[in-house]
Amino acid sequence: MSTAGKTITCKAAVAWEAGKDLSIETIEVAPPKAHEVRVKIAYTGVCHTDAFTLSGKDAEGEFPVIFGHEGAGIVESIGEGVTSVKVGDHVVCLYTPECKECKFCKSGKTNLCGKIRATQGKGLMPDGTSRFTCKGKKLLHYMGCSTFSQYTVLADISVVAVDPKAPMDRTCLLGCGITTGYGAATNTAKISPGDNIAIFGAGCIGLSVIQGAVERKAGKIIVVDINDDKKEWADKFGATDFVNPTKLPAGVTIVDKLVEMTDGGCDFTFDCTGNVGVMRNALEACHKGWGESIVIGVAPAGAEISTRPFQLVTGRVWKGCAFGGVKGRSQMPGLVQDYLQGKIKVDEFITHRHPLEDINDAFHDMHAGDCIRAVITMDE
Ligand SMILES: NC(=O)C1=CN([C@@H]2O[C@H](COP(=O)(O)OP(=O)(O)OC[C@H]3O[C@@H](n4cnc5c(N)ncnc54)[C@H](OP(=O)(O)O)[C@@H]3O)[C@@H](O)[C@H]2O)C=CC1
Ligand SMILES: N[C@@H](CCC(=O)N[C@@H](CSC=O)C(=O)NCC(=O)O)C(=O)O
Ligand SMILES: [Zn+2]
Ligand SMILES: [Zn+2]
Repeated sequence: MSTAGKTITCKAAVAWEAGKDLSIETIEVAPPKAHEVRVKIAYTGVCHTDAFTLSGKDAEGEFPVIFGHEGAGIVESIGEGVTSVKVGDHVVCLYTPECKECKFCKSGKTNLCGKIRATQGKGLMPDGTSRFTCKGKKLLHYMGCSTFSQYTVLADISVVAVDPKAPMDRTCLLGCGITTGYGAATNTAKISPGDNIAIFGAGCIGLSVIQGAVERKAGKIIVVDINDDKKEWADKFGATDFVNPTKLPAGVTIVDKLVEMTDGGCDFTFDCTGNVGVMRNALEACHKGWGESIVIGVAPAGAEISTRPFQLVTGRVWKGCAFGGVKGRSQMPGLVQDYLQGKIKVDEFITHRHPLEDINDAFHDMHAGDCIRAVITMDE
């Protein structure tokens, strides 16, 4: 019996308020409107950014809401005017959409898209309304995806069809973390062979920066993390050196150490922690004259970065990166092929798996420090 055009009742992990565990609820998901797609989510990753917004530190964080933005599934139905995907397509959800028509998409200078960002940031669909209700209450969307629901509705510019031969418990992870790190190294930084780089934070993002740096034949790939247990992970992904900044000799800063290890400073550094003090160290560890520091980490509302202007006057560059600079609808199919051909690691990032009803364990795993990525099976 077709569900097209009808409201679907399903399970979802609902965040009723900041700082509290998610609650598995029965919700209603309305049919997609024009230029919208309803997707049956098969698997979703749990990203640190989900935890960041759940903590209440996200300036755009509103509740009650269905989180999740690292998901893959199958198109259940499409709204009027949708031509980019069809029912039955295997898709990856895109929290950075690609309309291909706005000033951003046409600029050739960014992967950011401006078409729906204003409503997306308010947790709403492009028409300013929500497709989710629970116990008579409206639930907000998250990052345009809300993949912690068995069915979700997205704008058609926020999904992309990919090869159905690629397992969805892997392609979901290309929806955020792995693509972000890999793209930061290969798109945003444009690492050249022999460049010396430093990566602060050996989580999912940092490890994926490593794989991009290895592909670009970087010279030294120095990983900086306060957790010694991450050295093994860093080595596995191809790091050449590991430094724990909390274990340096008295009077030696991480900047001193990195400048000494790289004959004057790094060609590129990457913040993959969201810590603004780390961001400053990452910039100041760059080589005078040309070093570039890429900010990837998400910092709490109100947090600011600072450095002496002299650091920039003498040639260092401070820039940021969203979703690895990747244009999702144009580039995701190719990234999935790269995965299928063994050019990009994905399987190696999966350390935990949980059914939807145990999704809170994934958040607890993340804070335990031994989790790179947890994958949630939505229909178990
Ligand atoms: N810009 C973008 O498009 C995206 C940004 N993000 C953001 O990127 C950041 C990383 O995400 P993710 O990899 O999933 O997060 P993780 O928490 O998995 O990784 C962060 C790593 O940094 C380490 N760390 C924490 N503090 C420090 C410090 N002071 N110095 C060195 N290492 C430190 C952590 O160690 P420990 O485990 O011991 O805490 C952990 O290993 C987050 O802020 C996330 O919100 C994520 C996806 C996309
Ligand atoms: N709402 C947050 C935004 C935090 C942020 O920078 N998000 C990243 C993606 S993080 C994915 O895990 C991003 O791509 N931002 C681009 C955008 O358009 O939001 C806040 O206000 O801090
Ligand atoms: Zn994410
Ligand atoms: Zn656009």
